[in-house]
Amino acid sequence: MKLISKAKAFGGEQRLYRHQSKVTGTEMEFSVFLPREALEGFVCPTLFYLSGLTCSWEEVVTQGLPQMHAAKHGLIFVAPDTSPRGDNVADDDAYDLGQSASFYLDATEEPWSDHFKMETYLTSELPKLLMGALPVDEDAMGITGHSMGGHGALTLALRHPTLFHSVSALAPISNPVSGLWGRKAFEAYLGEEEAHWDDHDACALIAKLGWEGQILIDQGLADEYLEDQLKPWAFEKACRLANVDLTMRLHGGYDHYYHFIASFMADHIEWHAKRLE
Ligand SMILES: N[C@@H](CCC(=O)N[C@@H](CSC=O)C(=O)NCC(=O)O)C(=O)O
Repeated sequence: MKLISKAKAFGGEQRLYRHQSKVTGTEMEFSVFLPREALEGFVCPTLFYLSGLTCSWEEVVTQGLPQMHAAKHGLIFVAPDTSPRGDNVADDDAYDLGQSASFYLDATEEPWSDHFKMETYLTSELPKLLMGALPVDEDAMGITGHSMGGHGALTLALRHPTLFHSVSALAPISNPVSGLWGRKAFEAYLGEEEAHWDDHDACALIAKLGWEGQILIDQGLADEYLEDQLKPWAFEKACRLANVDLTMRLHGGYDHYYHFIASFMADHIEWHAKRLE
């Protein structure tokens, strides 16, 4: 992997890397914050943050304010891109399909299936790449994310519980099979057979697989997508029925965007640090 840029931050380093992915068949970029401990060679717990629709690794690095909190807890913070990209990669004019809208799954349908293999990329290729190059503790990896990335964090943790040992989400798309964004993406990426969609729906996965640890979700009550797209109440009910320990915190006045994310970033990083130490 090639180091594209680095800058000192909070005693550590904010870096951007690019590499050729065998899984997606494209160049992929990701950002990493390395705390001082990692620069000194100590193996550190690592938190993956998955971003939402229309974003890349960049918004959380510049607006989410993770570095100060990751530095405080000696935690590596990895922000991958939201999809494969490029002129030869399938795309759609709409913001909620195609490039920057992968929904973090492996597409089975043409034209997406050529490159949109984000689940395998995030759960196999990227962790291995990181472990080979940086002091990532393979037994202390957690995952979080926002909106589409919250859906990715919940579903990837539930589907890969031996890889991710802690999970949280900010305003996640919690029940994509019943929301407009999710239904559109799943039909395109997974095909019309809705029976296959449940394998990527956090509510269905909680019912089927459960989760042995705890889950933290923060949700703004002034979020324009709350009822039509995110469906936190469905996830709350699914966790209750499955006896999963969910902490869902509701915040009056907060909307869907990065001021909300930045406001609760410290709590999410502390949540993971405590469970990964
Ligand atoms: N309002 C946007 C639609 C896209 C959008 O809301 N993106 C969200 C994530 S939504 C779920 O994944 C986001 O975080 N955007 C970043 C930002 O800085 O706004 C539009 O009209 O395009």
